[in-house]
Amino acid sequence: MHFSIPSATRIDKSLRRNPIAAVRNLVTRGKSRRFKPLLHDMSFEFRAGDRVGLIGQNGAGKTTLLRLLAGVLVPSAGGLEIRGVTQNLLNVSMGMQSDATGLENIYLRGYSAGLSGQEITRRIPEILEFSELEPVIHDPVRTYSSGMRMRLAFAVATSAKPEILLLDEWISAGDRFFVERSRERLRSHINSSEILVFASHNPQTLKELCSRGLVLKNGSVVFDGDIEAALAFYESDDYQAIELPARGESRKGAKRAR
Ligand SMILES: Nc1ncnc2c1ncn2[C@@H]1O[C@H](COP(=O)(O)OP(=O)(O)OP(=O)(O)O)[C@@H](O)[C@H]1O
Repeated sequence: MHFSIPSATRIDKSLRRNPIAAVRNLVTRGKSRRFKPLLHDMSFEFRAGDRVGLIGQNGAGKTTLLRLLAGVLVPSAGGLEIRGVTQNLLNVSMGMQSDATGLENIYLRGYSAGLSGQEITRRIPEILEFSELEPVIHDPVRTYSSGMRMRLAFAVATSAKPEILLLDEWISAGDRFFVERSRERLRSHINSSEILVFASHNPQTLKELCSRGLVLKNGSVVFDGDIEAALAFYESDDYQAIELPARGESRKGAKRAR
């Protein structure tokens, strides 16, 4: 691979005004960037009661699919129809307003989830009780530790019953205190959801939470079925043997199993 940028570059006004655009222009020298599709040939339907695990090696497309279902990304081709409200626990503490207080953030999050002011007010005692943040709830969130922010965001996110719940691996991350305190709450939140879509590398958690597995490779679904069968397929040589072109190459002649 050959890579070079002009050696004597002037730091000009555009670099100061819009550094990303300026550097991008420098690197690509005005050529437009090539866009590569990340997901291909996907067709599936999730129904009420489905507990779906997304399985696949690093870079298979699990998070991208979750982000698509969450509406963070939109498909560039094909269609996606979602009947119901999705709740996305992909990155709960993202989007917290640092200069607003904890209480203001509870309202901000509640409103953006479509709750009324009354509904949010009704949930506040329970959110404060779980998060143990009552003494600091009128302080700006920028004064909170990352653990306190996480507790607040998690308490708010799990305070309303979800219809379609989207979860990523992070649920098994976090400090011990948080994991222990949050486990039971998350379990009951998951159980109360109508549809669960959960991306994970942990077979044990996948078996515990899911009944159906979608196995992904290079942005395609290569298996859709019972969770035990999906995990067995993922761990078998058959998964390794599936030949799919790398993203952006022609998909003609791709071998797959289903
Ligand atoms: N915004 C983006 N722009 C370009 N490429 C992206 C973008 N987001 C993800 N990708 C690429 O898409 C592919 C799938 O990424 P994704 O994060 O969905 O994989 P994953 O299955 O969740 O992997 P992991 O198990 O490592 O989390 C990767 O090759 C990644 O580099």
